[in-house]
Amino acid sequence: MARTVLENLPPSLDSTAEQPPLFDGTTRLYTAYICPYAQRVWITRNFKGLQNEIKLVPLNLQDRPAWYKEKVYPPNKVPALEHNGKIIGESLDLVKYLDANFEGPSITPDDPAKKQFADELLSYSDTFVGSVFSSFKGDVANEVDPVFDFLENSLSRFNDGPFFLGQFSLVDIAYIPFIERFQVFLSEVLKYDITEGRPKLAALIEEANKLEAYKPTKVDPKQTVEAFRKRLSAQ
Ligand SMILES: N[C@@H](CCC(=O)N[C@@H](CS)C(=O)NCC(=O)O)C(=O)O
Repeated sequence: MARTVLENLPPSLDSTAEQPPLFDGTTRLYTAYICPYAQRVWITRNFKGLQNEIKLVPLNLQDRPAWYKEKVYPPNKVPALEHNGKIIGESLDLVKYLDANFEGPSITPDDPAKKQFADELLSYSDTFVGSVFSSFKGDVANEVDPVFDFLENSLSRFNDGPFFLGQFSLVDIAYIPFIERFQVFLSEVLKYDITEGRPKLAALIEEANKLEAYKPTKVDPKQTVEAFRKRLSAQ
């Protein structure tokens, strides 16, 4: 079992904030509490019990400190990890990096069949996210039904637990931040219940909600609705 560590979350840094020291030996996760990509790495850190080893540096994405782009991570996105004198980005790479380079329970399957399915699901994750976002403006049910049916079918592949590969893994970490947000927005705003007729997806969400590693990373549903409404009106 992963260690449970209750931590006080630091406040988000805005453009007035001083830059924390760079490359002083501290491992830092530059993040944003609202960002689903950064949330993947945050869940991984928590699940592996690395709360004391990896310091969170949350940024206010609306009013980002200039030093972030200039000195830390020129792509100016979160997440980014400062580790061993380097800055590394891209959430899925970071999830794998933490698993390979830090202690704590593994999130990578050993079974070759599971490994292969993990690769397939990880490469599908951007398509999943893109398809659901693009449905917001169209005929939602028609467009998202096949996407969530695909997840439901994928959840039937391994039956040794409620997660995508049976046991909790990096695949759940890749999907859960997005499932969380899509469930809220689709149900509250577009009146579409992603779990209706999909018992395995409902069970996945229920089990994920019990995980101590995930609980503190969940975003306020109101923030999701607001962020997605903005995104929709900007399209
Ligand atoms: N492919 C990247 C996507 C990261 C990403 O898009 N992060 C957003 C916040 S959720 C961001 O930093 N956006 C700021 C920007 O694009 O300027 C990953 O997986 O890490």
